[in-house]
Amino acid sequence: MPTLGAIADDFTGATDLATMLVARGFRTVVAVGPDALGRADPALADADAVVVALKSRTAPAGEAVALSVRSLEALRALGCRRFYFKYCSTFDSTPRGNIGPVTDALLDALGARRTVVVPSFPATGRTVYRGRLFVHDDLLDESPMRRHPLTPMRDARVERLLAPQTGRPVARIGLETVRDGADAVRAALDEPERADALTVVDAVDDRDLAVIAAATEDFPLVTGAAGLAVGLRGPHPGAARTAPASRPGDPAVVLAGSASAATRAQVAHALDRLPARRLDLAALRADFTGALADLTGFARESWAADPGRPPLLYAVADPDDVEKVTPEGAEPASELVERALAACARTLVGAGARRLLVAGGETSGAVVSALGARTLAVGAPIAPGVTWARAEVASPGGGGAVDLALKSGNFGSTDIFTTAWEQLA
Ligand SMILES: Nc1ncnc2c1ncn2[C@@H]1O[C@H](COP(=O)(O)OP(=O)(O)O)[C@@H](O)[C@H]1O
Ligand SMILES: O=C(O)[C@@H](O)C(=O)COP(=O)(O)O
Repeated sequence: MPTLGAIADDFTGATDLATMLVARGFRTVVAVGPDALGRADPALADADAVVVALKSRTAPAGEAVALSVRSLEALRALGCRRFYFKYCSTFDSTPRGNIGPVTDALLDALGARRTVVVPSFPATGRTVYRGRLFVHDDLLDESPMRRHPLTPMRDARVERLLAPQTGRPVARIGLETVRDGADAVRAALDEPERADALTVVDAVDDRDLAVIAAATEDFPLVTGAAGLAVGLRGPHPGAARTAPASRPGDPAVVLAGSASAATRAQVAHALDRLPARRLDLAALRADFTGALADLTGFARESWAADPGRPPLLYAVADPDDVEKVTPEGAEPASELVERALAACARTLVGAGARRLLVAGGETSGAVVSALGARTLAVGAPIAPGVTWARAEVASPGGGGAVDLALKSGNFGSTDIFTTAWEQLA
């Protein structure tokens, strides 16, 4: 029976946390939305941890809160007693939410008063020092996250980002206290000014995260990126990862809806190596079905020409490809691209695709939902925060078991679109 329940605000974040939990000895299942928890599923009953994947990061705050609280109740009904709210290591949010409103609501639902806020994930270059969030060498607001199409991050001070989003006080614990150990952090969290607060805690390496995890082991709720899970210990060290669903040579495709800097570098690298087609926003707006048929036809022809080179369907190669202003009366580009890539995934699975690498959190949410997957089983790791996962999916042409890699926009090496497949061999 699972005892640890996690709620992830996007799908790449859910597999990011799940791969970390497996590595820490938790048999872990990702559930696609709270409704996937309502069924008697032996995979869920046998798990030590369940991560609910939501597409709530950019939803209206009320919707994100309702989905998250519903997920909490479903996880409780499964037996979970400790909870982890997973958000982005770059704190992707707006002044209206959703990190603050969801954290407040989860605390209220649990009858708890305080928690920690820990976006640090050193394995992927995210660290927090003196309350400032760094992405590798850059402050968050000087990193490419400044120009994210949905959640542009224009400040690096986590307290200042969070304060307008929450009804609770926001406090901080500095690295000096963390370096004094778990008892010192516990004592700081017990001080009156942090008793009802959301406390941002500095962490620049995995030892700091282990100290924070130890100091909060009796908290009903912790919040952060996947890094905080470094300090957790599950009951099954060496927990098995699931075997691939596909075999080498099975049709594969890369669907990239992310505009993030790492994805753009990965697209640039792949353009010389893989058959590639960029989504044409004007064509999709003029004739969605026709434009879709062009894209999926291109993928099918690519499989026929060379099954060893997965086609790449991508949205953005250059920052200028990001549409700044939606033409009057038109569907916003972000929704259009998500809808198009989700539809491509459905059609291509029906045409035989068994390996899908999806770049982008929102994009992954759209694709996995369109494929009707209910749970994801963690498979072979690809890179920090990125893993293969196995899912049963449906499509009009026929479904079955597929391998999915949901890659956060900013994760993965430059060659990931050409090398990730090696982990399935
Ligand atoms: N040309 C474009 N103009 C505007 N938005 C776009 C464009 N191409 C893609 N997008 C949108 O940008 C968003 C990227 O978010 P996401 O998929 O979460 O990627 P990331 O993981 O990099 O944040 C998606 O909603 C996607 O549809
Ligand atoms: O914590 C992280 O950085 C990731 O797990 C994550 O949430 C990434 O989000 P996207 O970049 O939107 O995929």
